[in-house]
Amino acid sequence: MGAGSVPRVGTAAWTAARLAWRDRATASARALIAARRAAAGAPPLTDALEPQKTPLDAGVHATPAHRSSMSPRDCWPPGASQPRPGMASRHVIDDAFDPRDLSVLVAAAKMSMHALRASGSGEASAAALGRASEGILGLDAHIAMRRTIRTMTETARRAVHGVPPVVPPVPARDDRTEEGAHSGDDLDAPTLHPAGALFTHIVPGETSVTSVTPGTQIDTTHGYWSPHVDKANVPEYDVSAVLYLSDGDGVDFAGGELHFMDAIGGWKTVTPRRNRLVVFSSGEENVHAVGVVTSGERTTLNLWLTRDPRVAAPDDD
Ligand SMILES: O=C(O)CCC(=O)C(=O)O
Ligand SMILES: [Fe+2]
Repeated sequence: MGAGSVPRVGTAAWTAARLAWRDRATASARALIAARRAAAGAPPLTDALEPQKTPLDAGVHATPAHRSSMSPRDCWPPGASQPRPGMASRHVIDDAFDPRDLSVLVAAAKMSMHALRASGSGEASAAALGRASEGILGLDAHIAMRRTIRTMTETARRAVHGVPPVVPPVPARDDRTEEGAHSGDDLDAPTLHPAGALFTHIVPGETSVTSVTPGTQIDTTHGYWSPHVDKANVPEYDVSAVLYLSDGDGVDFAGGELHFMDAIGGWKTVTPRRNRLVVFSSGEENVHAVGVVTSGERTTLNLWLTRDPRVAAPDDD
């Protein structure tokens, strides 16, 4: 398919194509999770939860080998779900971001995200690419968010190519400019383009928890936080990056851990920590879920990257 025939991310044509594809992809992801658990002798997810969780601390962690269950012909845009060699590790990177920007974002979340909360779920999200969130968050937070997303993009790109992050981040600079994100010009590797991003704020909600084991509560019915594959939701995503803006483990909030649901060897769990970035490939090798937030406020910046410039989000300001 030629470059001109794939709709740009965010256009009405893109939304229509994505929605048409999504139900099937979601069903396939759910079937995959069930098959993996059955193969590992684990009970279905709705009935029991994995008691063994291995923490993933700062560093690079292998992703279990996985053969894709999605046929390329079922994927949209064409070829988008082909395996991306060399992109299958999980990276946990601490303290690569300017803490001042993170403070601005947390304050903006407290101020403005309550108005966006979907009834009952406890979850509020604002689009983080383009200018949409500027009116919601205010100019200072919008600028901090754009700068942070640029650094996330560059840090994720470095991580998947085995290049250490630039730490510490930018020293003193004019707070009202967007300068300071790492340019990455020294990295001779394919570019990863932002394709989607959400600024997300979670408080305890009326989520329906079908099975509860202390410390491992998973909401198995609520879409976003239930086990999923990012590439099954949006096939152009190649790499997922989550930046935690608040501390889990009962500091700013309790619950809300990120679990990679590996059938073999149990779950691998990342505890959210302010200024912690998690980077992982978006395919079926990384089925994941977020635990229920039981108290406090959980704020994250979630970014998805693509290697396909045809579906990159337009850089519109
Ligand atoms: O917030 C997280 O820890 C992960 C959220 C998630 O699953 C995603 O960004 O796709
Ligand atoms: Fe996800």
